[in-house]
Formats: sequence, structure tokens, C-alpha cells
Amino acid sequence: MPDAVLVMGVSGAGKSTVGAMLASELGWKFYDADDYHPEENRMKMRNGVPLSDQDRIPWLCNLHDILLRDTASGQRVVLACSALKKMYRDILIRGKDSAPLKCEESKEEKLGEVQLLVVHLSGSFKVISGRLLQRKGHFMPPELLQSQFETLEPPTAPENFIQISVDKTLSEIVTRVTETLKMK
Ligand SMILES: Nc1ncnc2c1ncn2[C@@H]1O[C@H](COP(=O)(O)OP(=O)(O)OP(=O)(O)O)[C@@H](O)[C@H]1O
Ligand SMILES: O=C(O)[C@H](O)[C@@H](O)[C@H](O)[C@H](O)CO
Repeated sequence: MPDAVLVMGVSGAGKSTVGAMLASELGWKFYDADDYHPEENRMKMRNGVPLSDQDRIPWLCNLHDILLRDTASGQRVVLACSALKKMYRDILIRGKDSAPLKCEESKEEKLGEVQLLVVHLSGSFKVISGRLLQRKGHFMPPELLQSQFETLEPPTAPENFIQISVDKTLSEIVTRVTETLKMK
């Protein structure tokens, strides 16, 4: 069985909501990658500017270190993180060696791979933008959704992934993931 589940997708796909429910169902630790963005990244998004690779790579290296530390000590984790590109998911799994830029932030000397099941929450622009417009009190402006779809590289083989439609109910999504984990 994988040591960690990555719940990924564009802004508003339901990563935080599904991730928290799933972690509680499994009794695993939950991390929301949004809580680890440096203030500069939040400021950019708040101002309607999409993040670049340079903005995201140190953030992803840091998240890899956290996942590796936890899973190496036997702690299983659920991470909600956009992880829009294949390269970003590779960094989450393998750390700074998969990054095309230097990851000064990563102090982790130990190299290792996180055994990850990727859960891609996938949906139409129409459904997801509708949800974002309803959502209150979040720093991510709905206008950035278009750039999130443009950046998205949906996972493909040989990545260890499942894709679930955001049109399903939250409990259907969580059940699909827990059933998949039992088979792995
Ligand atoms: N399957 C679902 N069915 C109905 N509503 C949903 C579903 N998934 C999420 N939502 C709702 O959609 C909104 C966006 O969800 P959420 O904040 O979890 O997305 P997110 O991917 O974490 O977004 P962000 O990356 O911007 O933080 C929330 O109001 C949430 O309650
Ligand atoms: O990679 C990114 O562009 C970011 O992680 C965004 O996806 C936001 O953090 C998230 O959607 C906040 O709402």
C-alpha cells in the first residue's frame, strides 16, 4: 500500500475538502500545501498573478522533505496540493534531484522516494468556476482558474494515479480512494 496520497487538481477542484475527509477516514495525517506557500506566493495569487516554476519549486521541495520524513518514520499522510505538472509531482516523490532549479530550501541530505498514490480530481471549467464563485474568504481569485487549466498536465501512465470526477459527491470520492488503497 502507498505511504501517502496526493490529492491534486486545479484550484477549486476540492483538494482541501476531499483531502481532509480522506485523512480523517483513514486516520492518516493531513497536510494542506496551501499552508506552506511563502507570503510572496500568496501575495502574487491574491494579486491575480499565476505562480511560476521558480515560485513553486522550493515550495514543492519543502513538501517532499515533510512527506519523506513522515513516511520514513511510519506516519502515513494525505497531502492536498495542486501539483499541476508532472515535474511538480516528480519533485514531491523524489525531491530536489528532480528539480530543474536549485532547491536551496531543501536541507534534507537523505535521498528517498515517497510511495505515492496520486488522486486527480478532474472537472470542467464550468463546474469548478461555479464552485469558486460560491467560495468565500479564500486568497485565490477565481480569475486565476484559466491559468490553472492551462498549466495542468493530467497524470498519465506510468504514474501511479487514479482520476475521479469532481461531479461525484464527496463521500463517493473518498470511498473510491479508500477502495483503491485496499487493492494496492
Ligand atoms: N465533490 C464536491 N461536490 C460538491 N462541492 C464540492 C466538491 N468538492 C469540493 N466542493 C466545494 O467546492 C469548493 C472548493 O473546494 P476546495 O476549497 O476543497 O478546493 P481546492 O481544490 O482545495 O481549492 P484551492 O486549491 O483553491 O484551495 C468548496 O466550497 C467545497 O465545499
Ligand atoms: O500551484 C498553484 O498555482 C497553487 O498551489 C494554487 O493551486 C493555489 O495554492 C491553490 O489553488 C490555492 O487556492
